[in-house]
Amino acid sequence: MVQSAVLGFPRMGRLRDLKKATEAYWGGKISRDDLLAEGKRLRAEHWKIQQAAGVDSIPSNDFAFYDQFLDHSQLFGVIPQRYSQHKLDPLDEYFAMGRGHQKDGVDVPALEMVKWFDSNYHIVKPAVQENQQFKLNANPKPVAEFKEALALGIKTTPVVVGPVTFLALAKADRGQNVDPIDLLPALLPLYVDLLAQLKAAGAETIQVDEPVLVLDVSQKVKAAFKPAYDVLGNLGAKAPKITLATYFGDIVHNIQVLKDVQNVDAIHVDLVRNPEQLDAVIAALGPNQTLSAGVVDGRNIWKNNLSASIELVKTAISKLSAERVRIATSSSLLHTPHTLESEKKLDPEVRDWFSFASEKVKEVVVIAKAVTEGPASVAAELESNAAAMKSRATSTRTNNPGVKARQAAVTEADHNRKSDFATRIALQTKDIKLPLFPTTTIGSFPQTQEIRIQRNKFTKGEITAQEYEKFIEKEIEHVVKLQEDLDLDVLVHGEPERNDMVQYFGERLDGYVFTTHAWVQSYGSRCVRPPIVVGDISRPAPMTVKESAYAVSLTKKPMKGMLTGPITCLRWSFPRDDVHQSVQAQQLALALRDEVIDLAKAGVKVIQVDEPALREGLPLRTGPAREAYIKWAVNAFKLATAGVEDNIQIHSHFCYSEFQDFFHAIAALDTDVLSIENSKSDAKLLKVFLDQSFDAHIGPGVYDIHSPRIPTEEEIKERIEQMLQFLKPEQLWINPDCGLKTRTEAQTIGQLKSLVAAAKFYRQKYAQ
Ligand SMILES: Nc1nc2c(c(=O)[nH]1)N[C@@H](CNc1ccc(C(=O)N[C@@H](CCC(=O)N[C@@H](CCC(=O)N[C@@H](CCC(=O)O)C(=O)O)C(=O)O)C(=O)O)cc1)CN2
Ligand code: MET
Ligand SMILES: [Zn+2]
Repeated sequence: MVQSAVLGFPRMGRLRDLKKATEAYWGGKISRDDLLAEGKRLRAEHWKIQQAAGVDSIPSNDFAFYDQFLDHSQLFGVIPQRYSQHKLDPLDEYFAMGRGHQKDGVDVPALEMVKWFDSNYHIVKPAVQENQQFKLNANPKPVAEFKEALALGIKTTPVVVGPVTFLALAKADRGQNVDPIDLLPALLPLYVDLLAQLKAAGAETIQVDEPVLVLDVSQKVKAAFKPAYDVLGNLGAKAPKITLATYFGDIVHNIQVLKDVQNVDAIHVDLVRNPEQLDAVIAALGPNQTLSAGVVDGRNIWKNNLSASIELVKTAISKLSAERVRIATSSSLLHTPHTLESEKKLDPEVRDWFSFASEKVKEVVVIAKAVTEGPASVAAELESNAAAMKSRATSTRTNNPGVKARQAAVTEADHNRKSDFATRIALQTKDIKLPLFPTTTIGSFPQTQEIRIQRNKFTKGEITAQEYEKFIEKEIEHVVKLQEDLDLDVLVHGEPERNDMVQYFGERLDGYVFTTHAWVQSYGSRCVRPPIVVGDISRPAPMTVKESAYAVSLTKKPMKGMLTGPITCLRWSFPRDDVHQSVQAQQLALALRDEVIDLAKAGVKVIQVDEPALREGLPLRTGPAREAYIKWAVNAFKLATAGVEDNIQIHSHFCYSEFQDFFHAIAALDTDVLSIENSKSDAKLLKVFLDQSFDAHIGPGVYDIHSPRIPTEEEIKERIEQMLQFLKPEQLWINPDCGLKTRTEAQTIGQLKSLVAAAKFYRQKYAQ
């Protein structure tokens, strides 16, 4: 029998149960034991879904209360002293590292959070010391969760992050000078111990995730695989069998590494992204190694094309034999929503095209059965799947001739502003009077419980559109007044009407459908509900003009309009897989171009078009694919923003700090002002702006908005001082890292007070 495997299951639960429990614990509403019990209940539920589907290899330790990397930091004792010194309960120490802690005299910021490859999930970066002492937790979580499943009669496959990936994605803690990968010899014995404990508990196989193999890793990281797996792959009867898992790309450029790890039992590869790697991977497998074929997409919601997957798997079987092939999801299903069953409002036509986590686990089993027992054994499943494929391919929903005609008419000139930056900024400065070191925020203000309740009532029809509109107007008035009181310079309307910066636009564009429960974890307890692109995209009516125009009417200060850029709309949606992403991006760009023009007509002189996902879309490896992406992605942004006169100030925002290898793309956007996340990174990174004589204005974030912690004025001044080493004073804006929607109002006021005071201090200093 060909085996089936799932690499990981979403943790949040059907109704985001984990989010609710975690936030209740943080808010002091439930106890630690309540939270632990809820985690246990969810794990059991998720194992049982997979068991009922007939999955052979069901993952454990894929659960985490905040993040799986943070789990591993705690598992190995990678806990900087600023956290450990307080002797908090381990669960609180864990959350302190994830989100900061400011309570009972303890005041410690969070660790840095970074994007997980090219997804919208974030990991907490391990921070190691020069003299790092690793120590395996006394009750290792992977062992505890394996035993927990076993007690339910389910023998799972524990999932752990591999030692090379863990260290390759770690960083030296601030002030420390160490290359984490050099610590491998010290870390390896902990893995040996962990594997032995798993074996003793009864684990037969484990999944060791080494996804860095899809990246262009340094020679040193590459060379770390052999010594690591010479140890872990040769423990014989003392350890479970290892499946080394890679995903989100191909590993052909690291094929030598594959040859170096022929002592592990199985290799998992992502055949959804890179089916073409199959031959090279098969050729590099050792004579007894199994191929785990990732054919069910862990990153999207489209139904699997079963007959295509079966063909691909048959090719592998013909070369390796059925015993040496396993059918699997391409990656963990963490990036997909829990179940399609919760979607009661979807049009049945499109509903039939989708598959979420609970449905994907069944697809894996059907494919395994089809190649073991023959297609007749799953005839009904194959037939309905073929019908769904056909329905989607021939649906009239996917094709809009008007959109296609407009795309065909786009010219090169449509992508460019009328004049260069110097000319524009001179005009803008005359129009929009601003002090030195202007202060602003990134757009959203706290999304309070009250806002969510009113929106929910409106969605359910319990209040009228008019009542909801009035409520939103009151919210806008409130945040405008708040910003005037704080004496900020460029104001925002606060985005109270938006459930999310992408979903909101998806709901207002033709070509999209959206869901009621299809939540996906983004970081910690935070989830997003990506809208789904099913057809050609167009804008039936203005999307943001009413709220922005209202905000303009409330104040004499400049008011920023706020839009989400084409690439971010695309990447944080579930995109179509039947049309190239560049085509979808251009359709979004044209819709947004009309919106930018309409905002300017309504008297909005500063317009911010957020592109936080621009960097994330960059192909993971250097090469021609990267350059091609940058070209179409930059063009989409320019097409969206270049339709207005020179006096309109275009801002953009990026909340990531890895812009070294991406600088030319950011510069090519030709924005007037850009804000970037920076507060948790080394200010030295800003040097690239100096080196490349970047003239446009720039606001590197001065504090971390993910944390409830309130920075002092002094801290922010220090940050500004560092920034001024790399940026010209007349170029520098003062703003937070990102929007404030996840904070409370009290935190926001405290944080912005420090920010404004620090900016005023420098304004005065430079006026002398
Ligand atoms: N799409 C996206 N990706 C992103 C970001 C982003 O802002 N958007 N930011 C970066 C960091 N990620 C973040 C992701 C999510 C949130 C966030 O706050 N999410 C909210 C959900 C936002 C939302 O869509 N809310 C809806 C639904 C609210 C809700 O909970 N509704 C209840 C019913 C109402 C009730 O009784 O409370 C339900 O559906 O069960 C709304 O406001 O209308 C959350 O997890 O709490 C913040 C940052 C990177 N990626
Ligand atoms: N304008 C958006 C906000 O302030 C930008 C967020 S970027 C993730 O929330
Ligand atoms: Zn942001």
